Amino acid sequence: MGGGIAQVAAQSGFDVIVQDVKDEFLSRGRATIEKSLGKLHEKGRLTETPAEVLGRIQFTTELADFADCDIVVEAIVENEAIKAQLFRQLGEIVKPEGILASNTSSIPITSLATASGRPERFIGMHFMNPVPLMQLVEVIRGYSTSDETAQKVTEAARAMGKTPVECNDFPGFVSNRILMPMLNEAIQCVMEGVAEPEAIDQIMKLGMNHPMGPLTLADFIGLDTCLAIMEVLHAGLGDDKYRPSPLLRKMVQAGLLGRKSGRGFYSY
Ligand SMILES: CC(=O)CC(=O)SCCNC(=O)CCNC(=O)[C@H](O)C(C)(C)COP(=O)(O)OP(=O)(O)OC[C@H]1O[C@@H](n2cnc3c(N)ncnc32)[C@H](O)[C@@H]1OP(=O)(O)O
Ligand SMILES: NC(=O)C1=CN([C@@H]2O[C@H](COP(=O)(O)OP(=O)(O)OC[C@H]3O[C@@H](n4cnc5c(N)ncnc54)[C@H](OP(=O)(O)O)[C@@H]3O)[C@@H](O)[C@H]2O)C=CC1
Repeated sequence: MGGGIAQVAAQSGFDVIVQDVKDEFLSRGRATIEKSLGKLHEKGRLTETPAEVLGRIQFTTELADFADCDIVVEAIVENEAIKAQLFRQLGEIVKPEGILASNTSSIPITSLATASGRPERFIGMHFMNPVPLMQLVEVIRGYSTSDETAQKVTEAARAMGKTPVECNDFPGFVSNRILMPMLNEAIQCVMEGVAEPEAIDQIMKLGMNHPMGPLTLADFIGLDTCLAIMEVLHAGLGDDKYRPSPLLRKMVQAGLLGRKSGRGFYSY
């Protein structure tokens, strides 16, 4: 997700800094961006060359390089404690007028905003996967997010060629409050032997005109991320209808994370 967000920002003319914890992860991210830019260029969907777009992206392992950024978008692992720790650091490092945004799928924006120490200039900026192809940015205001912050982030999303839509800070926001229980139910159907994964996906693709079946989509998102989102819905809304499927939990325990680990409901 981080690579996709960086790519789309650079394609739109922004100067971008990408930070990750190790050089090898940065190289992997850069290769993904290069591949995506190559495809878009082949199809005539880039006005510049991939090299020109890449030239606007600086890769670093140093958080301190964010000091002078106007907007920082976080896209690390879907874990509240790890994100809060990062935002405590960013709150110290980034210039006071800079906006901090999270691409979290479900974690309370208000809680991360408190950790950052600048809740007025904190917001959810939730891109969809795959970022270069998807239109939506879900913009989530925390309890103290200022109008000015919401306006600047909305403008930035538009400048990135996306359509921002605002919602309030409730578990899973709108997108994953509605999407994830459907994916979880598809996994429950596999566990109960209602149908084979291929049949479940075909039924939802052909019957509901979904571009991907729910199990293909869960593999694409990452089963660990799907489980983390279901846990937030279950804990935050307190209703057992959001209980993660035991099969989802077991697959994550087994290291079957979907496309990113090479195996989930399908092999890649
Ligand atoms: C979990 C969360 O918090 C929130 C989320 O993001 S939930 C997930 C939301 N996303 C979705 O639901 C995605 C559902 N899927 C889709 O909409 C579509 O399958 C899709 C947009 C991904 C692809 O659509 P499509 O055009 O019908 O499929 P497809 O023909 O396979 O792909 C089109 C092309 O785009 C390319 N493409 C895929 N990803 C790309 C990327 N990142 N960059 C550039 N090109 C890309 C494909 O390689 C393919 O190229 P070719 O035609 O040369 O093979
Ligand atoms: N997957 C999806 O479809 C979507 C995901 N999101 C959200 O975006 C965020 C990222 O998701 P996604 O890209 O799928 O996740 P991944 O697990 O694929 O990537 C997370 C990245 O964060 C890195 N990371 C892990 N811990 C730290 C840390 N302490 N400091 C800095 N970097 C760290 C990971 O490194 P390493 O390589 O070591 O794991 C990896 O590069 C999550 O909040 C997720 O919920 C939002 C929309 C869609």
